[in-house]
Amino acid sequence: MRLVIPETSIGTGPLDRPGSMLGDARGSIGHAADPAEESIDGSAGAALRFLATVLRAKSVVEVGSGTGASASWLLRGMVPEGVLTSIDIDAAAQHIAREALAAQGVPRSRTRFIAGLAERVLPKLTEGAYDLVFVDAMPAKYPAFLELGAPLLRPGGAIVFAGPVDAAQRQEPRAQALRELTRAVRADESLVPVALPVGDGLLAIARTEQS
Ligand SMILES: C[S@@+](CC[C@H](N)C(=O)[O-])C[C@H]1O[C@@H](n2cnc3c(N)ncnc32)[C@H](O)[C@@H]1O
Repeated sequence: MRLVIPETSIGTGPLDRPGSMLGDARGSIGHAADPAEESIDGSAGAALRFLATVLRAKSVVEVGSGTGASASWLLRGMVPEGVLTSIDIDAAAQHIAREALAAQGVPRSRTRFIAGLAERVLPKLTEGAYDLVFVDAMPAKYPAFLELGAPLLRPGGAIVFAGPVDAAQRQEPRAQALRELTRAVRADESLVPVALPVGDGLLAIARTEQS
């Protein structure tokens, strides 16, 4: 269950690309999250930690901070000096995530929380600079997040989507978006997908070294 606390001020700092302070994304700060949206469970979290470990991940992007469950798993797999950039429209949820990670002993220098719409923030991050991108927000936008997230990966990196494996059982327009995601992945020979039956399902997609 998602806790909602009063709106809070979250420092954002400059993003990777010059002149790209959040600006227009700030209007979204403080929107309450959909209470039906859940944190990832332990089996999906363990898979994320595994992926971050095998990738020796130093730089990771997360879309959908929520209250920090996936961030915690990712950080535990990343190298000790690795930095997680975590994006969410819900600054209040990010505040909870930040405090939860601090309580777990994660140094604040290892996280960069950005409050804003992922579709506006992702284009401002450096292309080819990330080992792993994890997407856990708005399945209807997954095709757009693939288009925005895949270019951020270094060759050999991976983008992972939460919960799209059972697209056929989902309702429109989400199912339509998930079929579109599958089509886009199949059409791009530089992408190597695998559906992982953990938690609500993960779709992990590697970007080949040749791309
Ligand atoms: C399923 S929750 C994330 C849970 C989190 N990964 C965890 O394990 O605790 C989805 C989150 O995505 C955020 N969100 C929804 N649409 C978004 C968007 N377009 N850009 C950024 N964040 C978004 C919501 O505010 C919500 O906190």
